[in-house]
Amino acid sequence: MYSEFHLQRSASLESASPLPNLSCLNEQQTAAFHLVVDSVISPVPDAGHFYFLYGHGGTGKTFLYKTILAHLKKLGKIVLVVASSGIAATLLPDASTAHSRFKIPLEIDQASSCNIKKGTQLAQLILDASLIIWDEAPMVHRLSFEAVDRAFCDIMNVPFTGIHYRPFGGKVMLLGGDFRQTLPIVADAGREESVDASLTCSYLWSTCTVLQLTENMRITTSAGNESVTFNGMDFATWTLAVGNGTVPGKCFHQNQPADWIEIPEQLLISATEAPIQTMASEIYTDFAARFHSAAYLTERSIITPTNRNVTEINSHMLALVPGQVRTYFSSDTLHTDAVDPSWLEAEYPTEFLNGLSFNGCPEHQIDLKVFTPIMLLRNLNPEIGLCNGTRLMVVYLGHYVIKGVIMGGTFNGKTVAIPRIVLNINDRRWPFVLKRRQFPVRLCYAMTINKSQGQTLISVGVYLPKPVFSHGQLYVAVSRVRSANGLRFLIVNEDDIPANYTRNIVYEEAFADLQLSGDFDLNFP
Ligand SMILES: Nc1ncnc2c1ncn2[C@@H]1O[C@H](COP(=O)(O)OP(=O)(O)OP(=O)(O)O)[C@@H](O)[C@H]1O
Repeated sequence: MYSEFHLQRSASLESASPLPNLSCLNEQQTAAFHLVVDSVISPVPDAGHFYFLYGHGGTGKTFLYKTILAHLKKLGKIVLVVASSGIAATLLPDASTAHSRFKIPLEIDQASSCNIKKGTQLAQLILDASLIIWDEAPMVHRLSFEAVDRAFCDIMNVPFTGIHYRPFGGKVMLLGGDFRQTLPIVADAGREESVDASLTCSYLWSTCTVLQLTENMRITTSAGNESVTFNGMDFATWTLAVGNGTVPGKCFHQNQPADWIEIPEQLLISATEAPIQTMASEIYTDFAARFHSAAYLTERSIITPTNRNVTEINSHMLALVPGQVRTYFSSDTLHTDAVDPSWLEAEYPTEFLNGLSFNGCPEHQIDLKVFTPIMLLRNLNPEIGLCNGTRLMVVYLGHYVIKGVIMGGTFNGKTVAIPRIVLNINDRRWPFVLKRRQFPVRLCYAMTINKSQGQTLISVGVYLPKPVFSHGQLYVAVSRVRSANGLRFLIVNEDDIPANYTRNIVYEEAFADLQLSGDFDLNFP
């Protein structure tokens, strides 16, 4: 914490780099830039300064955060940068995950606050910060923002209720993201609970000013899209229509929503008897010659809704890589508060524990080769780019450490070592806490759609042996690329549903009324 504290301060005083070039910002980015920067430089006393940067995938939110950050650091201001996911944090300079930075409790309720004591270095850092940037905010449960609000009011000595209340204690906050993309994950939640978990359903939302970006910079900054049209829509318009749920859908089963949309022919790979092999050779072209190139691996991925399919694709790709497999087995033990745990140990022997799989946790058995891409599954050290979601190419497989070269983000190309760690896995299904000692990694030729959120890739294969299962997933999938040329779908449908149709689940109420809140002029005259 001490070094982190000093890092933030020294980073804020860097003076080697010039002020960022504001002329490259588009009109909406420029307007948002000035509003936020003016709030930092001349804050209105006793007012709230809570902004939400809202724009669909590729509209340049991350680009704008970086510009604001560079500008304020040049002026000697302290800016704390966080993101809701580890992978989003790796895309921004000096960022960490919001949960680790603000000590947000994992078990959270309406009255929770963060574990930040007044008078500590962290409390002082928050007091001294001129701006907090929080990317991919829609992925976090609204109760987490409310806990941060409570903690900041306390640190800044601002009453949490009444006329003197100011959101986040009056700190200038720039949250951002896209409510068309995935919403907070709530176990066993239906549509209503998922939407209710969203920041837009918090009391905080009515205090925020929405800054909207609408121009797709990911697609317009690249060539190769001009000739591609789908039902009269260009690629950028089509991807946004997917996000908005306005691509006309069909119903294939009685009493089910008409949310099966047709995927344009130009994007489709025909389903074959060997769909994984077909998808793999389409996305990992020329693999035999390029399997060891970090640049080649960085720019492509196969994305799919479930971990099960991710594992199948990864195993297929691993077999294509020359060289010896190195296998790492975890050591698994169970822990319980029970006075006599012996019956539990008898009921759940080690072999049973070894067979358990959990979302976001490494498997008991991990097979790797040198030159394979892996994804980190825990925040090991955000200061050197080791976040949950960081991708690396393996360069050394040792007994005690694995070494890898970071692929993408602000630490691209850096070689780092990953140790084995003990993961405490507390799953409601089991009457014990599983302690698994293992390298916190998995192969990542393929990843889940949720893990791909925030990444810009050149070549993406969307593998759908089953349709997506929650809001925004199809939109996240189609909006990862710079051009239609880089996107391919392989769909396998049961029940005679044609393989050019897939589900597009969109909870319109999650973003329909956003423009009604805040008093910012969204038209930027
Ligand atoms: N003003 C700009 N000038 C040039 N390139 C830009 C500009 N704004 C954004 N870009 C580029 O467009 C691409 C998409 O931008 P960015 O990643 O910031 O979008 P985003 O809104 O954060 O996307 P997502 O929601 O998918 O994470 C990036 O390659 C970025 O460098």
